[in-house]
Amino acid sequence: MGMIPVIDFSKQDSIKPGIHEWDSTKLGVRQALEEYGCFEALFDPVVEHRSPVFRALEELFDLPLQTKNLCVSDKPFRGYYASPPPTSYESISADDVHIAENVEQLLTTRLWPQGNMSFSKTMVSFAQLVMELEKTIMRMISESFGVEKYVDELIDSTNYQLRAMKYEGSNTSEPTSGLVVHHDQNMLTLLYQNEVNGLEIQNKYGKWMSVKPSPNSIIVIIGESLSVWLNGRLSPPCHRVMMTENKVRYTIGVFAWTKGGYLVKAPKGLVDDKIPILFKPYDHEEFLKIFSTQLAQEVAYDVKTYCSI
Ligand SMILES: O=C(O)CCC(=O)C(=O)O
Ligand SMILES: [Fe+2]
Repeated sequence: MGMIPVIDFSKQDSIKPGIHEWDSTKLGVRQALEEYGCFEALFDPVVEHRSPVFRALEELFDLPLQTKNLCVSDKPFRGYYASPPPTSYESISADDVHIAENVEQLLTTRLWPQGNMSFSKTMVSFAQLVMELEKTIMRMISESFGVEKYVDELIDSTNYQLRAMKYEGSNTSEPTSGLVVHHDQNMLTLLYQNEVNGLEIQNKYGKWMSVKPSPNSIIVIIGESLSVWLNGRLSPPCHRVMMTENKVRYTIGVFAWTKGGYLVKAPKGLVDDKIPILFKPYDHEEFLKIFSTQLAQEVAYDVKTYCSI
């Protein structure tokens, strides 16, 4: 089984534009995304968040079901979600976490009416760190395609969703499904997990690769929306979660996508006579509304179906 590329973001120099290390890291990002649509980012600053974050996730999912249900939302991928058996996947998410109060309002005060400062602080500081990494990676991607002029506007229009996930361990000798095969529809997904592995990513030859991240690494996966923004360059990889150990797996992810009202469309530099525009400009929030109704009917649906010309 192959491994996804590992790229070091820990050295300060590699994350400052214009410096030699920036350029070589950028090249690594471009190559990894062309070949795999994902990579493992070594990012040492995340280590000090590790034990508080996973303790907070335990505390979160250990709340009684009726409390977690207070976060159920009619919108897709918002609030509390629990998959129907036999898979046992639960997730709780909060949107727009670049505004710290949203974590408090959307999660903490609903779940702990008397407040839970340490939970909010842990989530907010983790999210801030990962959002910075996300912006760095988006800058590198846009530079490598020569469209960095447009990246600030894109970043300013980004909704950062923080999503906590819990997968029950497998209690048979057979691997059990934690999350079915899918590819992400958003721009970029950044995942941080506890010591229980399970994520598998398919390479372009159809082979499944088990991801075994180290404690200082974040898995970065591209989604359909980024592919549309790049006028079809880069393809999001299929991935799934398979549980093999009888241990609980926790993942915390930052999911970036553009806000309602913002039209995702390829910048001029990526459209020419050879590669005409492949997609209609689209609003990701509008897409999500349709996506959720299709999902409810178990229809496979994606951004490209929604906006292809
Ligand atoms: O938990 C994981 O490692 C994968 C999560 C995932 O693929 C998703 O939420 O889209
Ligand atoms: Fe995913």
